[in-house]
Amino acid sequence: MLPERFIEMLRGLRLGDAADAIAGGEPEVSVRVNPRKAPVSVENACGQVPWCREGWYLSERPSFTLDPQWHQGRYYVQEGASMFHSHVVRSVIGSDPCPITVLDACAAPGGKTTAVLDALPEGSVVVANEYVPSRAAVLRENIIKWGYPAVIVTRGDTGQFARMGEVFDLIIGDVPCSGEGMMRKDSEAVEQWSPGLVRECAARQWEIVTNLWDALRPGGLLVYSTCTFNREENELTVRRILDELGGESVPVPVVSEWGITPAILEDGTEDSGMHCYRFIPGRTRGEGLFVSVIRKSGEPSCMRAVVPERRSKVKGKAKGAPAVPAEASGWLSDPGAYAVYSEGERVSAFPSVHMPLLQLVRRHVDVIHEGVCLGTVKGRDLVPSQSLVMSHAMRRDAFPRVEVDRAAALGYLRGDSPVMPSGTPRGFVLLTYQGAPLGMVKNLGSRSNTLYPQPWRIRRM
Ligand SMILES: C[S@@+](CC[C@H](N)C(=O)[O-])C[C@H]1O[C@@H](n2cnc3c(N)ncnc32)[C@H](O)[C@@H]1O
Repeated sequence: MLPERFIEMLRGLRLGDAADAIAGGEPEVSVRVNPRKAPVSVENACGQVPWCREGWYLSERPSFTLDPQWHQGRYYVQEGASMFHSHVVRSVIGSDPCPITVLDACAAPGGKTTAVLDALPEGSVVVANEYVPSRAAVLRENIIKWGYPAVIVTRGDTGQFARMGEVFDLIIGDVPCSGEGMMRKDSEAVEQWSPGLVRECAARQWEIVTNLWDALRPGGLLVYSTCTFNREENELTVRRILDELGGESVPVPVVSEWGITPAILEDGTEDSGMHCYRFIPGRTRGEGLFVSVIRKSGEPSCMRAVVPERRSKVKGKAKGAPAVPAEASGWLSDPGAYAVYSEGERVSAFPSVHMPLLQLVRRHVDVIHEGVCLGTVKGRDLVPSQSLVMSHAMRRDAFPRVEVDRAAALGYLRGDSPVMPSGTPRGFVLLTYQGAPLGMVKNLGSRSNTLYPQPWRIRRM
């Protein structure tokens, strides 16, 4: 049962017809495939998500946990409306192949970040931030599995980004909201809803937006989004950005068959002065979503890599830093493009051209992952990490490979250490499933030791 005052609000927006769809009906299941990883065989695929070339609706929900492809980061489970961000980013960036610097400010669990990553020009760099620590850990895992090396994952408050100055060409502000659009998926959203919650959320959103505005470069773009329907958290916030911060509303091309609803005025009529895109269940295939793109005034031609192109000396050769094991760079397909450095036992790689950005981010906010963790020094070994296995940056023939079937892959994902076929060299071996990297073992001959991270394992019932 939806709250009466909520239904009243929907009627005021002339969205009364959507109340039934919002209250009930089965949400659709959909996945977005990773275009940089091995092709996916998606079971039950029954049609493409119209606004996302990588998105597929499924006729029924399979057990994703029991599909090794999901653990390999070859697809992401995401509801259809949220995939609109990939279309938005592709549209507003246009055909300019110039790399850009992106902040996804409220990023966990990583749905929008991974969608946006696939829409960016080659060479772009993304900072994915999350405020809630437990959610930041999930974000880190999903980013590592997606495999794009030019990503920094941070745990912090948007105020910390404001203090960095005007650094980002594009900021995704998928802000915390009252979650009205998630009501049919999440009964808590119904229980927690009240007009007071809407006011509280709108106040917090304004604080986040003003912080993000300070971090946006002149001419840069803010993609503001919520998964709620009321105007306070949507049109009224965008109106304030335009009026008080001096932004310019940017149109996104859409197709009428998608069923997207434009900006709504207080009396329920359409607002033609603002470009807003509302996904309303029953009208559009997906859950509730509101998106609007706002440009900060200034010269848009400065949508260029933020970092001055000077040679960075940050390699791990800083005074007192441990030496980098010789084999580390050899595990990368293009070692010349990376700074490779040691911090304690950890050996990492990050695109050299973006090292000054990493340094700047580190001065302001807690970095919990960057680039590729190549491995950890243990005794005489550099033990390759799962971050390397998942990364597009790993050299294809860096390790001997052993292909496993689905049963063995699931056993490995549960923590088993498979016995290697005879003739497999001793030492580190990469297990593959359907030809794509799954994880590492250390082959000792008569047995092997799994290197699959404990927290990522499928729990045994
Ligand atoms: C709508 S969710 C983000 C969903 C994510 N963009 C995705 O597509 O997977 C909003 C996120 O903002 C985080 N958050 C909460 N308070 C915040 C704050 N004060 N500043 C920034 N983010 C906050 C929440 O923990 C939540 O993960």
